[in-house]
This record gives sequence, C-alpha cells and structure tokens, in this order.
Amino acid sequence: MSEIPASEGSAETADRAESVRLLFARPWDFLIGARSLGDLPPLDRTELAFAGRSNVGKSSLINALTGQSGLARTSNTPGRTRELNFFLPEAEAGLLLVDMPGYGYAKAPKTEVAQWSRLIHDYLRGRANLRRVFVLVDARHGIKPSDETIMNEFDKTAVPYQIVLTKADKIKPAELEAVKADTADRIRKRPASHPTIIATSAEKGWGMEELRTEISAFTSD
Ligand SMILES: Nc1nc2c(ncn2[C@@H]2O[C@H](COP(=O)(O)OP(=O)(O)OP(=O)(O)O)[C@@H](O)[C@H]2O)c(=O)[nH]1
Ligand SMILES: [Mg+2]
Repeated sequence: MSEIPASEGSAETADRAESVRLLFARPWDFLIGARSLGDLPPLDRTELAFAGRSNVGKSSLINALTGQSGLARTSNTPGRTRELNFFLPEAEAGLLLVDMPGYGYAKAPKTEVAQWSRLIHDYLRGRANLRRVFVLVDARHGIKPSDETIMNEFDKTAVPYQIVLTKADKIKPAELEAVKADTADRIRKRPASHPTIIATSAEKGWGMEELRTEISAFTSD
C-alpha cells in the first residue's frame, strides 16, 4: 500500500474545504417545480435527490444546508411537497439538488398522492444524471418498510444512495449511536448503498458540514 505524504493529504483536504465553501457561500435559487416527467430540467447537470417518508425533514434539510430558511417550503403536515423541486446554486457548479414529495402516509387527496408517487418512481428509476439519492430516515424510528421498498428498487436498478438520519436533536446521544449502528448493519449487504450514515439535525445544524462535503464532491470543476 502506498502512503500519501502528509503535505499532499492536507492540500487535498484544504481543496475540498474550499470547494464546500464556494458552493455554499453563495445563495441557491429555486429553478423549477416538476409535476410530470415532461417538466424536468435538461440533463446537463448532475442531480442529487432528497427522498424519504412524508414529514421526515427533506425540505428542512435543504434549507439548513443552504442556510436559507425559506428556500423549500416545510410544514408540520405530511404531504407538504407535491412536486419535484429543483434548486440551483448561484456558484455555477454543474449540479442541482432535488427536493422530492414524500412516500408513505400523506395528508393529501388520494389521486394527487398517486400522481406524485408515480412521478417519484419514474424519476428515480430512469434519470440518467441522478448521481446520488439521500434517503432520509427519522432518527427516532430508523428504517421502515417503505424505506426498504425504495432501497430494494435502488439496489436492483443500481441507483447509488446514502442514508441520512434526520431530527437527531429529538433523541439522546446514546440512542442516536444505537440507531446509527443498527442502520449501518441493515445496509451493509445492500450493493448500491453508501456505507457512511450521516446523522443530522436541521434545527441544530448538526451534520451539515459532512453533508455539504458529500455534495461538493459532485461539483463539475
Ligand atoms: N426537531 C426537529 N424538527 C425538524 C427537523 N427537520 C424537520 N423538522 C420538522 O419536521 C416537520 C416536517 O419537515 P419538512 O421539512 O416539511 O419535511 P418533508 O420531509 O419535506 O415533508 P413532506 O414534504 O411533507 O414530505 C416540520 O415541522 C419541521 O419543522 C429537525 O432536524 N429537528
Ligand atoms: Mg417537503
């Protein structure tokens, strides 16, 4: 095994920190809300999507990541986000973040839920420039059957995904460690999963640097 000299390693770390800073120092803008596949933006940027059960905290996490509390609309009521919402950094980086409607229970008309469920499914299965899906899981509950279903699909279709635990502020540190370990166990044999689980709190800002670092690895320069 060849060793990386310490100086090179730290230069690389500094470069990475600089690209995180560049990407998140400037604002992000709402680009488009897609209600059908025909509304999707062109395929020329890398897309990173935030998926998860309704109310898990997808929109809140995008707001916390960008430091813009009003960027994505959030609500106490599950079923707030009803389109695929695309966000573009003002720092031209060749990528878009995608806030998705949730799966599972939602307080919305059945026909509308069916429509967005179809859209989620079609988008996640067939999007060529989708490079990673962050699968958000409530830290209080861990992986649920509906998360298993979507992960099965990703494993089958080779869509790379990474688990992000949300609302970590709602449990004790020891409980968070236990749910992290249990979650890691449950994804270990899944071929398309990323082994690192990121614990976050949008409310407290926990885990944001870790997640920003993952995201900035996809910038085009
Ligand atoms: N305590 C705490 N509450 C959070 C956190 N993240 C989100 N919430 C709350 O959880 C609720 C749902 O948040 P959203 O961001 O709207 O969730 P979502 O996954 O986008 O929901 P849908 O769009 O309906 O699928 C809101 O009341 C948020 O304030 C967090 O890190 N900590
Ligand atoms: Mg939402």
